[in-house]
Amino acid sequence: MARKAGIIGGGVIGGGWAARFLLNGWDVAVFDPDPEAPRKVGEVIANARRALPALSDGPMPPEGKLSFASTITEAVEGADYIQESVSERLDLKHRVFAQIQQVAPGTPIGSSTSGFKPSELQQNAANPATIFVAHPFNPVYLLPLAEIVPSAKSDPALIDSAKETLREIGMFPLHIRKEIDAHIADRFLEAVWREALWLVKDGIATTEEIDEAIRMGFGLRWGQMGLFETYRIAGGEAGMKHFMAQFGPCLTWPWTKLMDVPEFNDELVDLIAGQSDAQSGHHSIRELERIRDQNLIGFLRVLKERNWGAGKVLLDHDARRRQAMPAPSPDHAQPMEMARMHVLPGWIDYNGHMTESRYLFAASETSDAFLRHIGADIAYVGTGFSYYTAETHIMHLGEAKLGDALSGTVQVIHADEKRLHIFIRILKGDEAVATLEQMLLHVDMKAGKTCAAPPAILDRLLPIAKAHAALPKPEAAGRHVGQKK
Ligand SMILES: NC(=O)C1=CN([C@@H]2O[C@H](COP(=O)(O)OP(=O)(O)OC[C@H]3O[C@@H](n4cnc5c(N)ncnc54)[C@H](O)[C@@H]3O)[C@@H](O)[C@H]2O)C=CC1
Ligand SMILES: C[N+](C)(C)CC(=O)CC(=O)[O-]
Repeated sequence: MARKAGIIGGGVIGGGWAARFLLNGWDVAVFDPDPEAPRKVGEVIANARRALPALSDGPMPPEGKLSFASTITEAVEGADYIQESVSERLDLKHRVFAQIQQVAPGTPIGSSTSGFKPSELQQNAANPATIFVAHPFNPVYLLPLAEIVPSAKSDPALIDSAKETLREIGMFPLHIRKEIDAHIADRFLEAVWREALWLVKDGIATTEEIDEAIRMGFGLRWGQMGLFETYRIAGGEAGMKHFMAQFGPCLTWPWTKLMDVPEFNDELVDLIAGQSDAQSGHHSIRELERIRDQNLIGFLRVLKERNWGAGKVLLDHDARRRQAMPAPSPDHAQPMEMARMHVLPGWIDYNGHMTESRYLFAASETSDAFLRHIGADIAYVGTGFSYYTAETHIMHLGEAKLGDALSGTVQVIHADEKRLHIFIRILKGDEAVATLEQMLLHVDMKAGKTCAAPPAILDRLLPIAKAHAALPKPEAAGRHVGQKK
């Protein structure tokens, strides 16, 4: 049975949390008194559906059920985890916790607060032990970081289980050991924000020039190495000590106005908002979100290929998912289900459906799984032998659309010492959207020649071939292009 998340507050951040839980298979109940909340949350979830699956290399779990509750009680009743994301006002958060704890006194309550300390959130609570900071980053459905801040009153076991819940939905819970206003990351954002306000107010730079200064340079560095690793490299071969010696004195020079805050009046707000409109007002917020999401997906995918930083979190999440959803256990008496996948945004072409090259990709996921099954796995390839594909014939029979769940089956038509002739069906439910007939040859990679597969492989392959010989031969097997049906 799907677990339930109670999401209290359905604005920018609550909508993002709802999307992350929902797309990771949790049922989600949202409470927000704003009558526009269902529309806003719906739009955030629609953007998340276009984005989050693009980070995963395996099939997404079936989406959970989304509901909008008419009271806090209804939203949190029976919830396994509660996330509070109401406006940043302490009195409001206290009232919300009191209502939650009347019905769910023992359930973990993460607060999205950007700045309040957990001990402040817990004041006068019926059960302070369950309330902690779980501070996410926008867009919550793509960025992995959640700063987890407990206080001395928190229950360590509950904090551990909340961190595990967040890992399950693909997040990176960073445990903040000592509570402090604005936690860790928002202290940096606050510093940069203050400095930027001064630069605009003093007429040094426009909002656009400031954004260029960030995105053309240090913003790119920070996303992959952070601050200290970046500065270590900036110290050259002499490293961090040299960097500190060279730039330490600047700390006393007038390089920052950080200690001051510009007077926050209508004039400043109009100046910033006017420049921001000129810079970005030609895009709607939803368009900007989609542009941001596609850029983030590109960055995150590169980091994933490199098993680095946030990319590591994505790889770990895929591995967890694979464990939670074990690979299909193929039945030799019929075409064997070897792979499951879902159609990702990058697989869609200008016709709005899965593009032709991805059918070959889906087939190689399927045949690779079959090869692993008969022992021709990556360790075997390491010994210098492998199967190479010599020929493929693809037939397109149906359409697959974004997000469709697909599976790949293998039927062995013939196998001998050197040859492996298979028929792959790419299925959407029971319907074949494509079939691929393939001839693979067993190869001595060093010699660049075909050779007989060893007994260890043939002992697994030939019994399957024998069992499959009893199956009806696929009608399309042996077909050539242009042949009449
Ligand atoms: N916007 C951001 O970039 C980030 C915000 N946060 C934090 O997340 C929390 C929410 O911020 P946003 O989503 O940006 O604000 P928002 O203004 O977009 O959404 C707040 C929502 O809370 C709802 N609300 C007010 N009273 C409520 C109640 N009694 N019960 C349920 N819902 C209620 C409002 O109707 C509104 O939809 C804040 O604590 C904020 O500091 C955290 C990370 C980033
Ligand atoms: C501006 N902010 C303090 C609300 C920012 C955050 O809390 C985190 C974020 O997503 O930038």
